[in-house]
Amino acid sequence: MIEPKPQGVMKLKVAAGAVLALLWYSFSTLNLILISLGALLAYGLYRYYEYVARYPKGPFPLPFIGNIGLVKDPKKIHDAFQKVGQQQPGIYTMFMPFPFVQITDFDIIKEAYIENGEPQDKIIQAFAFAPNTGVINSIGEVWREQRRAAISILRDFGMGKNVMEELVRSSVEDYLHHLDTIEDKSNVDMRWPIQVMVSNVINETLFGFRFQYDDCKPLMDYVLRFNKMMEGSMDNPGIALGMSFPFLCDLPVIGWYTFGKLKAQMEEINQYIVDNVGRALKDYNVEDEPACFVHAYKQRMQENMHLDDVNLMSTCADFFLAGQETTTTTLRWAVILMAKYQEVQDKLREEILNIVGADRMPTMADQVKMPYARACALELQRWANVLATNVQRVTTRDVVLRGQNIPAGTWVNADNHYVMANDPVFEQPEEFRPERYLTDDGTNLKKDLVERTLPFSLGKRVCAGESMARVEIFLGLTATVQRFRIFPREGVEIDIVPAAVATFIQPKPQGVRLERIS
Ligand code: HEM
Repeated sequence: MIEPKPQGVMKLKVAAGAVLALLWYSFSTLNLILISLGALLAYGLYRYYEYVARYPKGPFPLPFIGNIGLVKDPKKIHDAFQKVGQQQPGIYTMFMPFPFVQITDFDIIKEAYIENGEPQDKIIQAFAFAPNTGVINSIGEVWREQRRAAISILRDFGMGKNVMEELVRSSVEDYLHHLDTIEDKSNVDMRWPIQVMVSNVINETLFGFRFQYDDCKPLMDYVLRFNKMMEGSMDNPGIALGMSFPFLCDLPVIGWYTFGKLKAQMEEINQYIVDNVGRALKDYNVEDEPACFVHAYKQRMQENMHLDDVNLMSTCADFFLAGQETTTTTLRWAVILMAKYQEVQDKLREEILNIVGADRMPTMADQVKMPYARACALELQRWANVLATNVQRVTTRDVVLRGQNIPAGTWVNADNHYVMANDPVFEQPEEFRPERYLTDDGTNLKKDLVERTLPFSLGKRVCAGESMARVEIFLGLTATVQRFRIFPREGVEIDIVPAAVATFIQPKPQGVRLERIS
């Protein structure tokens, strides 16, 4: 006989069963969710590393952040590239988190930039007045036409010829005169004298006037604002995000932090260009003989449909910016290095006095008889290596380089900075030693070293102001050393460790003691 179970026990069993069923159900749902998430994650990781494998091999990236963890200080990004470059010789990808291919071997750079010769895009549009205008930030036909017109106008104004040299010489003379007027030469900050000397050359070329040393506030404002903006942008992770995910730049609010703020700051800085183009055109009639770049460009607009007002602004902005900060920083390093290495300074002065004498300023024609001065200029540009990274380019199509695929649309950096600091032809590269460039008899330059000294980059988009910059550096350096002995300040050592300032590797602010050579 089956005993009927007491009612309470029955209920308890039913309840326990229900709880168990619920637990089992929840457990399996949780499991299902976890398993699904796991599978999704595994699939995501698989897809991410499949994507990573499409690029040249580099340091192992993590999803979302890529290799950003390797960049300890965004203002010294070249230090991160230096470390990684030594472990990944030749060519590698850093994920920032977008893929950024670095080429660190001279022969591969040549192959990519000269032999393949692609006019790769550049895409830092915040610096242009409008997308795809000017020379530095434009691509395709616009770039070709703007670069061609700009270089042709500059040649008409003497770039690469004596006329341009005359302009530089006259600016150097003003600068030497200004140094003469400084009464207390025991602690001279050379930054502004050099900046005004260099800026005056490009300012006069573009806009037809130069600044007086005691009346150059607009120029100082431009320079200080630009440097502040660059420093700020290095501290702003939004910009890296915008570069990785360009669609973010078009979103409200977020777009401000990824792009809009930088663009607004650049617009404010470029008011200098708007003002000075306006000033140059104020009384200019296109029938008149052009007296500066702006006039000549305006005149050519008559017959060249590719030239227009917005490209005039962007091109002036590009040349003004590129034409002063790099050369100024290089010459600032020259003064610091001459003060630090007295034996180099003495040897350079000896050559100048032997070949040129003390009564006239050196000329570019003297260069052939001045191998040591040429070696000094080369070693200065190699050692100071003022651009932390090259101007980045973007591949316009899928490229295979030394068996490595680089998909279309990838950011590429020919790491000239790395080559000049690491290529085996430069023994003890950290030393500042102009003699390294000289053949054993001291009369000629070593070709392989000269070839690997790449401050102006190479290929179709090589620096458009190289010849102007070379004149400024040679004359600026030799004329200063001819006229003054440069010493550290009394009791103070020269500091050659660079300041951490974004794209341009600058010396720390410091004065030097000048002694006039009668
Ligand atoms: C020491 C001085 C200078 C250095 C180290 C320097 C370096 C460079 C570098 C590395 C590039 C990028 C090349 C590339 O994309 O591979 C460049 C581009 C450029 N530079 Fe210079 N530069 C200097 C002086 C000048 C001067 C004086 C001017 C103007 C008169 C100038 C105008 C330009 C322009 C317009 C471009 C863009 C070229 C293009 O994209 O087609 N630079 N420069």
